[in-house]
Amino acid sequence: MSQLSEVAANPYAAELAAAKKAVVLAARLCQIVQQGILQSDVQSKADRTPVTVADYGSQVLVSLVLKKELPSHSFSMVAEEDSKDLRKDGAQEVLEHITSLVNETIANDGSYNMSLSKEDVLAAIDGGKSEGGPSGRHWILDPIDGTKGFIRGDQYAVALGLLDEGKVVLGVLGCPNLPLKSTNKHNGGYGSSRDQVGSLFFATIGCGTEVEALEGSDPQKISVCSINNPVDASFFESFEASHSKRDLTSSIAEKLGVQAPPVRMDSQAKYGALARGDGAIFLRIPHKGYIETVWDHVAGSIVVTEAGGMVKDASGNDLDFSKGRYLDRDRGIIATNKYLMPVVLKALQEAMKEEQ
Ligand SMILES: Nc1ncnc2c1ncn2[C@@H]1O[C@H](COP(=O)(O)O)[C@@H](OP(=O)(O)O)[C@H]1O
Ligand SMILES: [Mg+2]
Ligand SMILES: [Mg+2]
Ligand SMILES: [Mg+2]
Repeated sequence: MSQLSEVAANPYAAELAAAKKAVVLAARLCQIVQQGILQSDVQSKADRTPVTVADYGSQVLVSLVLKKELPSHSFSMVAEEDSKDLRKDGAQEVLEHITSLVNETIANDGSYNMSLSKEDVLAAIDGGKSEGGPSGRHWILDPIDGTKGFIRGDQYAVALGLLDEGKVVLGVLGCPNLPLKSTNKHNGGYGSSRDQVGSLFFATIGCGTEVEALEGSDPQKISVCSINNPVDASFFESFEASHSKRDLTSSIAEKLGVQAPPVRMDSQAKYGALARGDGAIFLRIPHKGYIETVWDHVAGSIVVTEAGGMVKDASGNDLDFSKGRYLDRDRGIIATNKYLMPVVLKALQEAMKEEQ
């Protein structure tokens, strides 16, 4: 296909190319930090969730690449991290570490001839302060989703999406620790890369979902599984028990007759794995009072819907990402295929009623 016809087929082709480049570069920084993680590289935010030098470094690189690759676009980004803690007394050393990590990653890549100062790093982090909303275009970034998994040495994802007039139009999920090979026969066996680790999922509205090696390979179209009997289904849930109510997910699994034990995995890697049929259902039911943020679901949700799946809240409504930094939704998120959605939704609603 010529470049011109590719652009005609995908109206967000330029944004997709920039987003993929941003996520790949950010993931490289994360991989280096995960390989040599030290306790001192982990800080605690005011909400007591962890944040690492890699969360900040990833956010800086994504912000930088998007601006460099799309210079004529107006830039608005809703991202998880801010610079507040890095501007405090005593944070100089951490800020210096982030700055050198970012500069080393840029230099090793070779695409940009530049070096950032500490002030540039703080400003790039604060490029993610947008409130998002229903009008215009907004990038939505989780620089490391699954920070707890990242620190443990498990799964995590760099998750970047684009909202256009309140709708998700593009999503890229970089999952450095997720094998490229699907466990589902239909989507498995990507060329010669059988044991390769590191998957890059990407989707644009109306164009389907593809995956390629994080290090680069031919992209492959993927689709969710076609299981229609819940007895044959397996489901994903958070590795962290505090992130999703296990009593409810196990009661739903029981109602559905699901035989397989839950697959527990950190981050939106779950959405990617679901999109290629590694499992059939993803359930996320936070404890009362927890409000979901948009960056935890934007990229993952389009990766699943463009692979033929569905993502709904506990009332059966689509997720509404147009309300700002938080997800305005009923408790609970279900991602699955179109055959299983009605039965899973019914079981979830029954389980929630019984809980009251
Ligand atoms: N008590 C809680 N309940 C539900 N989600 C929570 C939570 N505390 C943190 N989270 C969110 O859960 C995300 C990780 O999801 P998962 O459990 O699927 O790995 C975290 O993303 P970050 O790691 O980006 O902060 C964070 O936003
Ligand atoms: Mg966090
Ligand atoms: Mg997150
Ligand atoms: Mg995060």
